[in-house]
Amino acid sequence: MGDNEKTPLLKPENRGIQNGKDVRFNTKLPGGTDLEVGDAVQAQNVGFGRILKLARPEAFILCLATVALFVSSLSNVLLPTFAGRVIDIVTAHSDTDEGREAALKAVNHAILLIVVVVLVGSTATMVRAYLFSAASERVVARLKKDLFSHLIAQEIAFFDVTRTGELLNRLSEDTQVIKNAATTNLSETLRSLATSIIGVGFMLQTSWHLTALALIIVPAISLGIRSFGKYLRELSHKTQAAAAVAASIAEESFGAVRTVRSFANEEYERSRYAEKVNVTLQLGLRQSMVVGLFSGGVSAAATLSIVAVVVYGARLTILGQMTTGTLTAFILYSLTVGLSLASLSGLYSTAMKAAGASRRVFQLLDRVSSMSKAGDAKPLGKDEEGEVKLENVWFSYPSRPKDLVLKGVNLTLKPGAKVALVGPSGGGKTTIANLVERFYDPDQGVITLNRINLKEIDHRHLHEKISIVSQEPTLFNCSIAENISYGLKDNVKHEDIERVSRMANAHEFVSKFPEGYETQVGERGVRLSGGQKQRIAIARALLMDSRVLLLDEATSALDAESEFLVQDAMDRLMKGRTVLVIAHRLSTVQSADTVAVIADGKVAEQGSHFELLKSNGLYAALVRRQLQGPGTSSATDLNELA
Ligand SMILES: Nc1ncnc2c1ncn2[C@@H]1O[C@H](COP(=O)(O)OP(=O)(O)OP(=O)(O)O)[C@@H](O)[C@H]1O
Repeated sequence: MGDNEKTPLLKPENRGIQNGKDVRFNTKLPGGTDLEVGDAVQAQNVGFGRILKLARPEAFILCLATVALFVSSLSNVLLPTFAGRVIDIVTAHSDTDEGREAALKAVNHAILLIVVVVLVGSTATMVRAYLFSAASERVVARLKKDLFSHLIAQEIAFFDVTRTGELLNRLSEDTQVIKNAATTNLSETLRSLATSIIGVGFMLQTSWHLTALALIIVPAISLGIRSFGKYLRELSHKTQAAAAVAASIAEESFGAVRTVRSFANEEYERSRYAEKVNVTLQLGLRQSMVVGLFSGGVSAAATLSIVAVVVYGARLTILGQMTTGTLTAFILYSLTVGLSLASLSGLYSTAMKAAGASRRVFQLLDRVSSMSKAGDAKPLGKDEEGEVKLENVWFSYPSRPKDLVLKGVNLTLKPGAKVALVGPSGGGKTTIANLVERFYDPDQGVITLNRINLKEIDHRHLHEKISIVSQEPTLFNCSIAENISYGLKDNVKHEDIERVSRMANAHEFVSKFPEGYETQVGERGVRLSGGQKQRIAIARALLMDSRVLLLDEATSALDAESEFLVQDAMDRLMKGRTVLVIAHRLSTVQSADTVAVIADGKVAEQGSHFELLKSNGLYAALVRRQLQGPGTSSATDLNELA
């Protein structure tokens, strides 16, 4: 699929089609690849407060960490004080024995204090680093879980237009960038800030005019920081978006590795991926250059200010307005503050990158599903049969809003009856099944289950009562037993799994596997054959025991025996339920209570198989052309009939 096939997130208001056919043209045709282009939910710049809000449950740990932080910062800036004191003792002691004795004692005392300060400071640093890191690990884990739950609840149309790789990238990469920033950054920033503030306090106390001289660079740096931050945030946002594009290509190539191999297209995929990685690389390089320039600038400014302090301080000391110890302490303070400021500049870069990444994450978190939330009606009792009715249903896919797929479909699935849908490819048969399953809501018209609009029915209830078995069933990368009991999760007895598996003609092949029902099926069920996958999916539907079944008969050429086994299982599955089957086989249409011919988004003909044959319309023509492709076993049935 080309880049432009996947388009941006859809704004809910674009799907507000209610009355009148022309309203559908309200919807802009989205076009672009990034989630932010066109109709997308606009990404907002995220305040740090928003990230902090996520950390609310960690408030206690963070308070403790902050106390530890202040202790460690205080210990950092206390050291120059003691160092200055030692130098003053050394330079000022009298040259008598008592003088030396007293000086040594004073030095020992100062050293003892230094050791205590270092010990307390290191312990506090350890506690601070651990607590901040633990808190941010928890925050990011929560962010990932929140994001996943939010995404999995989005409407199907969202997934039609969003690349899986993009979402995976946001879940893993972007949250990782936020985590890195939150872990090292938060604690280091606070430490450097605290050290700088306390350090400046000490500097002021020592000499206010030296401090003023040292701080002369601050306004210039602040100005630089503002524009740098903004630029870096934008750049980081673009880099992450480009990385996501590369990730989606990798995801697509790996997912379709068999097709890639069969076309010997590895080189093409490699270059497609490399091209996107190179875009990311260029942006990354630009980021590195900007960060380098900024760090260099801050470091040069800080060094210059220290040099100025040294020159002016030396002058004050020579003129006797300052002791050597005070000057040493002051220089050490300015070095500590300078180092903290320099590290702040690095941390600021990481924070800005994280701001770019969190903007992407929060953009997704803020997205509201364009489908109205399900109601809480439960129209079907335990053994009650289901009636499904489509009344004047108009529909276009949100990703292709101008292309009307259904144009006023009226169809009734009577309780316990079997309705077969036939018709030319692309006529809208699968779309009808998708709407009955409420993957999408109609633009106009209603679909009801036992006279209740699907929109008003409780989400779980609806999907317990209506099951879908598609042509290409999707299995999960877990055991066969887990796949069969997927819809029911807990408390499924093994006997039940085996019972439905027998009914679905799956038990025989499953028990031949060395690990039986514990056999792992691989990603999307790749370790099973097509027919086996279908039978597992039928067993899954049998276990769900839904009242309404939506079936898409397989057109994929299974061998005769496999086809017989699948068909036999399907027949058992259909028994006693309301069934909508997208039919490809003659035996299915013959046994259906009603056959509806869907062509060009409308019900073109409706009636029993024989009635429709008699009327000699589209259906009869279709049958003559054979309902399914030539070469499959039931083609003979159709020929016999013709
Ligand atoms: N997710 C989608 N997004 C946009 N358009 C879609 C989507 N799925 C299907 N369509 C379009 O809707 C139209 C009807 O497709 P549908 O799958 O319902 O046809 P069908 O009758 O089931 O065809 P077939 O017999 O080939 O399976 C087609 O033009 C198709 O391109």
